[in-house]
Amino acid sequence: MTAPKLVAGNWKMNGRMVHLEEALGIATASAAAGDEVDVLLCPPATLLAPMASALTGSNTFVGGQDCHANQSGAHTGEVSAAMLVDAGASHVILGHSERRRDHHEGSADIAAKVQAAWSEGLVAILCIGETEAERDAGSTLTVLAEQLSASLPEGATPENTVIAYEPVWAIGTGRTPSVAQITEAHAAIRAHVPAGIRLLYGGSVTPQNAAAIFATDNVDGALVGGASLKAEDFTPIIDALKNA
Ligand SMILES: O=C[C@H](O)COP(=O)(O)O
Repeated sequence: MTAPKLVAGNWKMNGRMVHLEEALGIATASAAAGDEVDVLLCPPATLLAPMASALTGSNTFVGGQDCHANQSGAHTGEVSAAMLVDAGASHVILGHSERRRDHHEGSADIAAKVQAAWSEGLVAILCIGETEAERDAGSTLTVLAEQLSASLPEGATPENTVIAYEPVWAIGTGRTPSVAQITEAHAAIRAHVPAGIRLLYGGSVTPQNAAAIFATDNVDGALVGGASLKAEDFTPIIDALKNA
């Protein structure tokens, strides 16, 4: 069976208890979208358990934004995959460019985190993408291939892995690649991963550009940042994916 399309909201370091109301609004849109679209919200770690609790009985998934490669130990401030599961998570974003930038995560670190996530039954959403300098240098496809080879361990399946293509220069900038550029990148990624793995596009997805992005070959959904924080913005993106 082909997996449903997936739209994931990465709240990054945004969201407090008061914002659970937005999650409930998003769950309403998810319910209306039915089985054709999986909807996932990845709030900050502090909000995971309360959000999972608030969304009990809905068809909206909840996920983490990162996990440690170890399941416990002397790692102050870190959260393990097992702890994410305890909090109600089913997915975890790994290798986001903001983690690579802020925490100096390399592909080997990320591969270990993917293994940790799999070992706890979490779906790993592995983020890859080129910087603007790499695109300007004409090395986008090489960078994507290298990141995939080094950060995606053997054993990836459509059940345990999602790949998110996020050009670093498109994140939070309001700039998006052309349809031709997304098509080229996603075709290259598709050729590198086991069949059936869902490929998300991420970077400045909005209600205005979502339909065109979702109509692109090999785009199975989106990883959305800013436009996932409010139900009024995320709902039309969910609807666009359902109608794609
Ligand atoms: O994880 C989400 C991406 O970094 C995209 O963020 P954005 O939609 O705010 O550009």
